[in-house]
Amino acid sequence: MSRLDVKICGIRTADALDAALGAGADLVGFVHFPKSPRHLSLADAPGLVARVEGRARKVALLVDPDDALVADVVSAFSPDLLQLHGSETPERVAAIRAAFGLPVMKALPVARREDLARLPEFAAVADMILFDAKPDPGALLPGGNGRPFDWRLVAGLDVARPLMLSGGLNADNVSQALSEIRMDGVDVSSGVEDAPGVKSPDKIRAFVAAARRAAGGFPDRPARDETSQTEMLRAEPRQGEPPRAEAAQGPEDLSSKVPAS
Ligand SMILES: O=C(O)c1ccccc1NCC(=O)[C@H](O)[C@H](O)COP(=O)(O)O
Repeated sequence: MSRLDVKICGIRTADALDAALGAGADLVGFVHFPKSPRHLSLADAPGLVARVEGRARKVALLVDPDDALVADVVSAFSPDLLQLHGSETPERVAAIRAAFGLPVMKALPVARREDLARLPEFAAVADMILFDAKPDPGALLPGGNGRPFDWRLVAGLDVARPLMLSGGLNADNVSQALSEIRMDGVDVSSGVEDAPGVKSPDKIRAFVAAARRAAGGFPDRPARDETSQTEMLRAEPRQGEPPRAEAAQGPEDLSSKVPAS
């Protein structure tokens, strides 16, 4: 049994990061997507992520990145985990994972049961699955919209990967969500903000505390000091993949990448 992972996403200031780390968040997410109010540039990332100092796992969030962008972000953000939040195919998820040697969390947008049709394909290649509300057609952002979906759609899934819930969570509803469905982690962005992109340290603390309280309320669920699912994630080569040393020389030579802007 593992304990609940709590992820605070869309961090771009030292205050917000310190609040998340101080509250005991397991994962801290950094968005690199210029259309987002939470965009963290390649230039600003190294100074901010250095504050993490091993106190949480760093997640770099990208939307349909090409290899050059992944390489730049890996270099600037030193992530422990890549979150792919666009319309990446299972093949693309596998290729990024193999080329960069990092675990990948694939976000799946959910509005109806049919949206889970490709879950087995994604679960076969990703290290973790994140369920998020499906945005309206034409929405500016594919995630981070603060809207919930019907959590019951992702209840009782038989998936051999850690699962994380997101979409409109906040300190007031996370307990309800966790009482209805079983998840390995919860992820929040808008629900700990005062305005889009403006994190509230108080709301961050309240969310982490509420999630921990909720998780502790289930006798068959994890205690605070147990290992979490994501702590154990390693991007081990899978069957049919080339050994990592060969893979890293694939699309890009990562060692030559320097953050630009
Ligand atoms: O946060 C963004 O601006 C963003 C932009 C592009 C893709 C994904 C984005 N955010 C994803 C998240 O913050 C979370 O993983 C998740 O969607 C929860 O968001 P929220 O409903 O705002 O809590």
